[in-house]
Amino acid sequence: MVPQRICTQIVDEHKSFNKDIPQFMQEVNLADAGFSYHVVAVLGSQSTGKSTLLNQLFGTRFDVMDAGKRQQTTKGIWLSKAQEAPILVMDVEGTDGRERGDDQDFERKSALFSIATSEVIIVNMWEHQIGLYQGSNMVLLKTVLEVHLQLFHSKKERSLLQFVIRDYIGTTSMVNLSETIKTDLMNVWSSLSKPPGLEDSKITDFFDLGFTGLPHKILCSEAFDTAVDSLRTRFSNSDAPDYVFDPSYHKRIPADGFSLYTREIWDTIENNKDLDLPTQQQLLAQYRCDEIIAEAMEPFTKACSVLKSEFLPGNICENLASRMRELFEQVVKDYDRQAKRYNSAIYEKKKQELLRSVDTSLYVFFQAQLNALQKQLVASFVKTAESFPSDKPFKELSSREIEKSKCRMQEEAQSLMIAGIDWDSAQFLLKLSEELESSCDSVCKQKLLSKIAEMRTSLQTQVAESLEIALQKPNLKVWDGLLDELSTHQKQAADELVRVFPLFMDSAEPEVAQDYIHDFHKDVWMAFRKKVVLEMSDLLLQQRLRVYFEETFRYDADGMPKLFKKSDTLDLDYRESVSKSLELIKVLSCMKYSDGRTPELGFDVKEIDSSFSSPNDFLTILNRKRISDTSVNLKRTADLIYLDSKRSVVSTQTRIPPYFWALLLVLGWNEFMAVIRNPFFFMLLLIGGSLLYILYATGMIRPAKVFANRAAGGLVDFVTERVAESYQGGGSMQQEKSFSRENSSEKASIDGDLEKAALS
Ligand SMILES: Nc1nc2c(ncn2[C@@H]2O[C@H](COP(=O)(O)OP(=O)(O)OP(=O)(O)O)[C@@H](O)[C@H]2O)c(=O)[nH]1
Repeated sequence: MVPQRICTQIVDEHKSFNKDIPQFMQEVNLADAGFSYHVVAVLGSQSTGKSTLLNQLFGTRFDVMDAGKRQQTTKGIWLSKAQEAPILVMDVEGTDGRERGDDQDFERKSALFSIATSEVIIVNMWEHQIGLYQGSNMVLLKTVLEVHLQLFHSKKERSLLQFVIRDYIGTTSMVNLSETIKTDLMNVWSSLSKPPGLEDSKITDFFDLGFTGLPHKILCSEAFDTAVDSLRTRFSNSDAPDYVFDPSYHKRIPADGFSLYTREIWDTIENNKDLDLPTQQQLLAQYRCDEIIAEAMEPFTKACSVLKSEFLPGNICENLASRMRELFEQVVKDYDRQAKRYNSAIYEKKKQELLRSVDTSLYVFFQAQLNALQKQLVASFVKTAESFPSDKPFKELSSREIEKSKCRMQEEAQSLMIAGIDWDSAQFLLKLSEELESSCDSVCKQKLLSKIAEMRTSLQTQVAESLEIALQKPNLKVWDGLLDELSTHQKQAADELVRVFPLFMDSAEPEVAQDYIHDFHKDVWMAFRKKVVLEMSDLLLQQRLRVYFEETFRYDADGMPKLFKKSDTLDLDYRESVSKSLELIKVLSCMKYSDGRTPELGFDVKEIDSSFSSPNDFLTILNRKRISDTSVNLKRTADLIYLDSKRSVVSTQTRIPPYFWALLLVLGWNEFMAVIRNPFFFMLLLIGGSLLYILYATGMIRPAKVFANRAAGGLVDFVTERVAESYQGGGSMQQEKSFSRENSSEKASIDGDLEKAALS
């Protein structure tokens, strides 16, 4: 199938630019041609066979005038592509057309447009027009040359003016004809008002000139065809010696920018602005480079979003380096492929802009990866550091681990680096280093503190145990042993700490070690005091004082229960026991040695609580009020015990007299004998006797006796009370009253003594 040859009007007769040129470029497969295309335009008077020539020369399908009508066919500027070569061909509306009359505006503008955009300008003319100022298009050429000077005087762009002489008969040689045209051109050139600095310039500084004659198309059609074929090779065969497209003619506009470039040129012409092609080219380059960046960034941004969605915060992306590099290379490749054809300064400048955008987008991943790695490394370091053996130097082991982590971070940062982007990994390394150092200090401190806490707990447990034991059976020297034990343990712990410190801290930190020892002493003392206060709660203190009082009052030095036979002994023991118990309260009230020395605390008690004004305050457990209250309570307890003991003495003294037993024997002889003789009663007697013997043999006779006495005493009291109640008086009551009176007077004198002792 013969490919369709497309033809479009790039500028219409109303001077409007066609917006569909990009589509046209796509359709003729030139959009991606880069610089590999050429532009040719044809200028000349109306109906001089321009379209006919172009169609035959390039295989285009421009409209050709109907031979019978002789009226304008081409209106505006038409664009087509050569059939067999990447050549854009522009068929320009003929000059001197009667349709436009004296309006030369479009003629000038189309000439400006052609020269600004084309590498080769075909100037079509009849042979017989040569030498005629008007007919040979010298007016038009003057315009072309003037504009050319205006446009390219600074850049010295070159173009080819290819003169095609139609209906060339051959009577005048081409050399003569070309000389005539050249002479005319020189004349026109010299008459031009040139820009400053170009006053002495020649037309050949800016244009190459070419001359070709074509025979009459209708009369000498074969010769015409041969000449056109020959001319075609000059346009299509780059190896031909007279190939028309010299590289210096190329306007360096990439094919994808052709539409925009030509539109800008036309807009500028149309608005009668001064043409400044270098600026236009730069503007085009900027515009196109921006477009290309936007096109290249679109897939890049999408790929970044995909990567971002896979990149969970805090996680490390395994193949991040390769993926980032891939994205980077692709976006740069996309940009370079199209943008490289444009102005190199603009291309480079815009590339830097692209790289900055890419840098910003990819840096987010770089940063996230290194931050995640930092967290992972710090967490891993902490875990490892926590498991360091306590008997090995912590700082030494941790330094090695820190170095390993830093190397890992450096490697990762290096692997993420992309050639062409300069990322600073030093800040991440610094941050990691700081985090590791801080974690190291924290773990080190934590391990040291846990070691100290372990030692303190062990010490406190031992001392607390000793304290409990000592206070269960307190004595007047109770603190001596406890304080000595505490001091010994403290000293041992301090020695152990001095041994342990070098494992956790630098030798250059002796003050810190001393601070730890100081705090250790302080904490142990605080815990000890707290425990003492707990053990000295009112309830426990009362119980312990009662036990102490009973121990001293009811038991002798060997720990045997006392049997009070006389009231005097009882009173004396009571006084002594109460006095000792009160003394014990005083001893317990303050943690001091029995010889009055106070223990060495080794710290300022105000560090613990500002309410402690002196070490003595700290060591004092019971204040004066509590001593007084405790003493009063103790006396009450002691009184009850005293009364109880006194009662047992009275009941012993008021036992049944011997004559009563003799009388009982005489009066109860018969009953006694009845018991002896009765086997049942006799067995009971035997059992009772055996029981007594066993008690005697096991040494339990005395406690049993005391127990029996108390039981009997209680029974007697009970019976006495009942009898007194029944008869409301009697001898026994008299005795009880006198006993109570006696006790009251004795107690009063003892209480007076004790109160004085308690408050002294
Ligand atoms: N004498 C002569 N006539 C020709 C030649 N080539 C074409 N013609 C005739 O000239 C007339 C105009 O041809 P076009 O190709 O339409 O001319 P044109 O310059 O494109 O015309 P416009 O586009 O209207 O300016 C047609 O009738 C052609 O047959 C030629 O070489 N010599």
